[in-house]
Amino acid sequence: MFSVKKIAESSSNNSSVVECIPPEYVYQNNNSNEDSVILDDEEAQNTTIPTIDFSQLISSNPADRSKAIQELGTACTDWGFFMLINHGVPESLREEVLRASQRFYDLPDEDRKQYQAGDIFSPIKCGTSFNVNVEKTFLWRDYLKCHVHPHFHAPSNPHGFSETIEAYCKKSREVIGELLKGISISLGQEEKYMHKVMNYESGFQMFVVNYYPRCPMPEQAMGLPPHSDHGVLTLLLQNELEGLQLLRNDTWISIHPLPNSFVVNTGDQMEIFTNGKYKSNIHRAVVNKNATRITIGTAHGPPLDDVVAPATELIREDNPPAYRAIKYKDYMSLQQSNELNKKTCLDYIRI
Ligand SMILES: O=C(O)CCC(=O)C(=O)O
Ligand SMILES: [Fe+2]
Repeated sequence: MFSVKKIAESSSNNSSVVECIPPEYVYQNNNSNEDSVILDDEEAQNTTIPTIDFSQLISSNPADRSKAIQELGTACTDWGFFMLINHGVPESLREEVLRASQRFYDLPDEDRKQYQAGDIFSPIKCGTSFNVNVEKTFLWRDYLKCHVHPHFHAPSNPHGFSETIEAYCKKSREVIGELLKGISISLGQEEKYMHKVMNYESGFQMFVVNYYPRCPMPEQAMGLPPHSDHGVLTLLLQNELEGLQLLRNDTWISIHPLPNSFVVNTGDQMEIFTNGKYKSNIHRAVVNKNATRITIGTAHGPPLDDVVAPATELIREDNPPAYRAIKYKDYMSLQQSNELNKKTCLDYIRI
């Protein structure tokens, strides 16, 4: 079993067949927060993640900048999620990345299969679900993961794919670089603090395509089960279809992205560095009946061989280290070697 796309296409090609999903895709709720309520549309209108205006964050007007930094700090403390607007990444580039990703999935299976790898640290890895070696039920999701920094890797096929991805990853790195400056100041530190603490210049960056084909029984299947992200910050680009939900006070909240916006979230390494001040929030991706949903994540973290621990400047006598130090690479292995629908991996290293 290499792709759920194939399964989705075989069921939709023959309309006389009752559309259903194979039993191994029926998602079992073995996680208590799966039973949580989902806010209906009316309530959801009033519950939404904060919006951060990137142009204000890099403004030369000190008052505007400082207001945006304060909002950024509050978003990271209260939500661990925010919508980013006026980010300066051209809409044409965002559209091109989504189109290129669709073209990658339009390739014959054989062309993509060469990137099917067993090793979680393969620089290019294509597959389905999360980790089929440990899963009993499968997710309605195919993926492509490429290591793009400090060394850039991407499939050479389809034509132009690699160039588009490289341009996009460079841009997303710039945006994250500026967000890290704002975050440093919001933590009461100097602008380049986070860059230094996490060794950003030689840090690890991963490009991820999540491909969720249309699903005939969306309530029965799951795109990505509840999880937190392993890195410091994730920048998420989505096509026009919704599906991302985050857990807040035992309630799943659907995120309705603003046009031309990114969703940004703080990951586990951020929670460790800040000793729990900026939380890595649990989220999931549900699937839909109507069309393929594509999301593009870029995950930004320290170098894979760096040991991550609560930063000295952010611990105090009344706030002692709450997490054990761990090599980023080992943390990633820990997350990848388990089924995803479990508690956050942070629970393994909490003191
Ligand atoms: O596809 C989405 O909406 C969420 C993706 C995600 O959470 C991830 O790639 O870690
Ligand atoms: Fe995620």
